[in-house]
Amino acid sequence: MPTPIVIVSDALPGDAVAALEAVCDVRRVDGRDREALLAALPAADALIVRSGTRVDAEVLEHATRLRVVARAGVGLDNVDTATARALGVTVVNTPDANSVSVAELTVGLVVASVRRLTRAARSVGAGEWRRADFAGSELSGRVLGIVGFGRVGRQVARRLAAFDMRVLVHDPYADTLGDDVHATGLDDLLAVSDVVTLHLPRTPATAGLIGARELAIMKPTAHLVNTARGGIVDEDALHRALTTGALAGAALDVFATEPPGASPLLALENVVAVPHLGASTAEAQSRAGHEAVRRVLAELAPLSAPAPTTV
Ligand SMILES: NC(=O)c1ccc[n+]([C@@H]2O[C@H](COP(=O)([O-])OP(=O)(O)OC[C@H]3O[C@@H](n4cnc5c(N)ncnc54)[C@H](O)[C@@H]3O)[C@@H](O)[C@H]2O)c1
Ligand SMILES: O=C(O)CC[C@@H](O)C(=O)O
Repeated sequence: MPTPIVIVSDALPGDAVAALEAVCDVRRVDGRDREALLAALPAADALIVRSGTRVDAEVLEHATRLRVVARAGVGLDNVDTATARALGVTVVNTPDANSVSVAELTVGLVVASVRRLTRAARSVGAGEWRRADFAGSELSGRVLGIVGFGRVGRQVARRLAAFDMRVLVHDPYADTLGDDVHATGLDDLLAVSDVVTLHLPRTPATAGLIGARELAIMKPTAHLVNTARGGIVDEDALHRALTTGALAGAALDVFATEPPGASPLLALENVVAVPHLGASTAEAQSRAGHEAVRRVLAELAPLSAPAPTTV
């Protein structure tokens, strides 16, 4: 019986790959090297990716033996799930693996934005001591608006409630909310929140959800945090809001295009930008890697099971 071939095209923890290597022929390819990826795919029974590999129709059509694509992480916006379905390829992800890590980064970005931490740190690094220039505001007693109340949004609510923030939520699909969390429409949330944080998927329906109109509704003293996906926020409109005093600050883990190149947002004093680090903890990567491997092996099991005996 042939050993299943698994392509790993983004970084996975070594022990998760070792577990896979014990039973599969594992081939590592750089998912950003399109040519190498397309060349490796015809032999593949499974493909494991993070966010760095674009699994579009061309990729799926090259992978004529493919049974499963595993996304070690949550967002499936880099996988063409409709084409996969049409070709009979199963798509799996690891939805619980990184929620805590993303929530913790979100708290860090909220604090960094309202207390101007990155600007202050850069200034001290440059030999300055400008205490008066970096006054911020407390979170206690302020309103936190969470857009998208799934796994990450709920973890963020718990953590920022402990800062004594009042938590508002907008999520048209969430059925239970919990104590001390109040549901509201998007415009109402934007109008009253001191910090708005996004925790919804990027889909055709949510692309550009936070545009010029929505930013204009926000308080000029408010901060916007995005650890969900680039493209949910209109970056040109955000740049205008931040440079005209319509919005106090933004903290961004994700960008419409990654890496964001020479995005003018990166040069702004009132922007805290990090390179898609939400899931980049040892714990989240270990959970996501092992869960992705477990799910791939479950999908491939029929390939390596002994042939049924006939009587
Ligand atoms: N920065 C990172 O590294 C990182 C890591 C994990 C997840 N993410 C992103 O965060 C997103 C959220 O992750 P999650 O695990 O909480 O997902 P989830 O599926 O548990 O929750 C998403 C929530 O968004 C809600 N939603 C959908 N459309 C909405 C809309 N138009 N308005 C308001 N709410 C809406 C859904 O009802 C759901 O409750 C993911 O889709 C992913 O893109 C980023
Ligand atoms: O691959 C990553 O580290 C990012 C993962 C994250 O964006 C996700 O959707 O799970």
